[in-house]
Amino acid sequence: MTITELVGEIKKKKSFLCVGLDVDLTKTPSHLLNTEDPIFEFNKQIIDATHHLAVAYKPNTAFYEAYGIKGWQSLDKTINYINQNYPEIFTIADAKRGDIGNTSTMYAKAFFEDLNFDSVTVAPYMGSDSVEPFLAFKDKFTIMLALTSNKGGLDFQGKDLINNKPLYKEVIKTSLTWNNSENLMFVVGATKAEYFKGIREIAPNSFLLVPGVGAQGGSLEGVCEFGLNKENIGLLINSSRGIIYASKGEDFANAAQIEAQKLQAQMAKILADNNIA
Ligand SMILES: O=c1ccn([C@@H]2O[C@H](COP(=O)(O)O)[C@@H](O)[C@H]2O)c(=O)[nH]1
Repeated sequence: MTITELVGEIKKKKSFLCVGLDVDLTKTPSHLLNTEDPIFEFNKQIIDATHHLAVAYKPNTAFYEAYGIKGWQSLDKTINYINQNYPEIFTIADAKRGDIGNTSTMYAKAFFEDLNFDSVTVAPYMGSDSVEPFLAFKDKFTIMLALTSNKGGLDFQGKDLINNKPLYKEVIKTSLTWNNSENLMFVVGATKAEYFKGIREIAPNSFLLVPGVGAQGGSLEGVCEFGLNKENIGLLINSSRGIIYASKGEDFANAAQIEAQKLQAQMAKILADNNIA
């Protein structure tokens, strides 16, 4: 997928919502547990109920790896289901990878070629040669952790460096000089809304994946105040638990649709207020 296609989809749906597919079988409806693949069945129903309200899905691979080979098969079925039925949707493997160059290339092949995700999250800690192998893939996106939503996100990311700039700013500024940096996006937590102004000063046009709305209490409006880019929107706002676990009953997909609809309606208003869509 290209950025132009993603922006077109956002404007068409009046939504920059990303639904997180973090399947925990202790939280899913019990009637699904008797099906052949409860994780896939859960995802399939959530996707069918929300695809018109969302522009992206983000399975966090931890929730699949935790179930061993069966979990990985469920992830494979889920991404195939999205790609076959809703190819206009942007897909994110939230895997937070990154290693020495030849290993990163294998991670990139796993997510971009074998699983055919549009994007994968990576950690910046090992530097340029650990991230550039991901960036080399055409029309695939590397979403680098910049300022994460958790409290400890400030332990290192928020520390000032020698030139008095916090680490997360240096990560963003430096990575934008790397090869194929047009394929970079950044993770910035919704719980850190007050930081978006400064981030937009150094990355005005980059897409930001923003987790932390919903269960973590981040504010959509707070993020959009400075995070929204009038040209390309530049935001994908993720909610996982707040949408997919809205009900534990047989009505779970309908309840998820209602929660997704609430966020989509707020996004449509924000876009209209900013004369964007
Ligand atoms: O800074 C970060 C980076 C990633 N995440 C992930 O996003 C979702 C959030 O789930 P909720 O249920 O909406 O809280 C989850 O997969 C996290 O691992 C994040 O929260 N913050």
